[in-house]
Amino acid sequence: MLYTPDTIAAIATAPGRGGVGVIRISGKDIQSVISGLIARPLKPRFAHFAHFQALDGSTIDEGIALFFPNPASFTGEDVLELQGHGGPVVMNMLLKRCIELGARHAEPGEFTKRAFLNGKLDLAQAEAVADIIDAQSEAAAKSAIKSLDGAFSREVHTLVDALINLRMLVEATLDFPEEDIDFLEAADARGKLHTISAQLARVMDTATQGKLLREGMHVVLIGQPNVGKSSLMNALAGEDVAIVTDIAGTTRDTVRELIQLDGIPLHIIDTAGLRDTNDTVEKIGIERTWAAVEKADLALLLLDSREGITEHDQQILAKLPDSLAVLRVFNKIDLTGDQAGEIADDEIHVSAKQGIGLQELKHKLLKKIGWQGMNDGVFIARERHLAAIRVAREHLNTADACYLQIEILAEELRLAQQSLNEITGEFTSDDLLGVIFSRFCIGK
Ligand SMILES: Nc1nc2c(c(=O)[nH]1)N(C=O)[C@@H](CNc1ccc(C(=O)N[C@@H](CCC(=O)O)C(=O)O)cc1)CN2
Ligand SMILES: Nc1nc2c(ncn2[C@@H]2O[C@H](COP(=O)(O)OP(=O)(O)OP(=O)(O)O)[C@@H](O)[C@H]2O)c(=O)[nH]1
Ligand SMILES: [K+]
Repeated sequence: MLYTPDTIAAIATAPGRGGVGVIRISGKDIQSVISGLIARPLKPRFAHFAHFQALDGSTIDEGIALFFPNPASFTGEDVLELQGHGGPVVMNMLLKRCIELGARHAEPGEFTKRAFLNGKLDLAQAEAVADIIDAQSEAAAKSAIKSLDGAFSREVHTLVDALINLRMLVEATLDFPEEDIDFLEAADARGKLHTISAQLARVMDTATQGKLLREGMHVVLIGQPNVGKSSLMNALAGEDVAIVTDIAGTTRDTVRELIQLDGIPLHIIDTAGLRDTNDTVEKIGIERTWAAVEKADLALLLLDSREGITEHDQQILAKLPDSLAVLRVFNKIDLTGDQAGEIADDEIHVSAKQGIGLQELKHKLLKKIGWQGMNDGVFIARERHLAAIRVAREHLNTADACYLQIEILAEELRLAQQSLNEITGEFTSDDLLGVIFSRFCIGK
């Protein structure tokens, strides 16, 4: 059954001036919009040149009209598209006319939400639509297209199908008491469970890469005053975003910059140098440094190559959370003559000022955050998906541990399947749908 409570309209093209602007209308009252606006029937899926008419019969604009009868449309409902001249005033006049003819303003993501509710897209695909639009790099856009095309959803369905097969075996043992654990052994239920777990681990791996592409990482630059944090920030950003002087304590507040490395968005945060100080402003800056450290995925501890790791640096290291990955960056090698590049696993030599060793640093940074490099298999993913996979893995682990207790085994397998189904949205609360689609742009 089609989900068509009413008719929605929005400007689908970006706000502002453009060569052509598109208005999209979807829902049950498309015919009255067509007759009011165009005054003649439209052949389905055919480009018509038309005059778009105001209430008094005057022309608002001339353009192209496209009519997609349900169910063969983006939303699965009747859809009308108007391609007019892309000026904001004309577009708003056209939109107002559609509202006059019975449509209402669409909410953010409402077209895609309807496509989901009408079964045109599953939830992972609908999320991919937003991710294509929001992509900040070609790599992110490519993997979002892959998810829209169903690459992620197919992986999930393969896993769910295998789980359903296994559950049928297990539930047969529950339903027929004469079938027991020997029956499960004969059917290699445990082998099947392990195969599913291994496959799920691979999907987790790919989804983790997809989440990195979409959300990136927070990298914080820390260290004593004057070691070159701001210089490194500027070198990584490729422009002067942070102030560099030879005065210790120059950076007072955190400075943030978004850069792309190999398609991965990295949120780089330059911080106030860490030292004991009586300066009120600097003190607040140092508090902010520690707050940034709390939220970071990776810390680059900047060090002066001439000094090495000092006692003060040891104190900084000791204060870092255990869970935080740390890369020690020995800067200013132009003053020591040290060789650029990797020293040890978590140590590297650079000169921020001379731009030496930066390629090696970027490479190491990506490795440290777990980026394995772009390949054809990477589909876009988000934390919501990873959380669902994690829960499914926990249930499979419990299922394995409780293999001999068939009732628990059956229940854990059921819960694992339920969690995977949340990715594609087989069972999803209205609240979650609200959260997901409200983050879309209007007209999508
Ligand atoms: N003009 C226009 N361009 C657009 C969109 C749109 O809505 N309108 N899209 C919006 O995101 C994207 C394309 N996505 C679309 C997805 C499905 C259908 C569609 O009509 N599907 C029908 C028919 C399929 C077919 O003929 O093969 C269907 O699924 O039944 C249209 C656009 C990008 N470009
Ligand atoms: N020779 C040399 N000087 C550098 C290098 N990197 C930074 N410097 C100099 O060191 C001084 C301090 O650099 P900043 O980047 O401001 O250092 P910071 O760590 O941000 O300093 P605070 O703001 O005090 O925390 C400046 O004079 C820089 O030009 C380097 O690789 N080689
Ligand atoms: K400085």
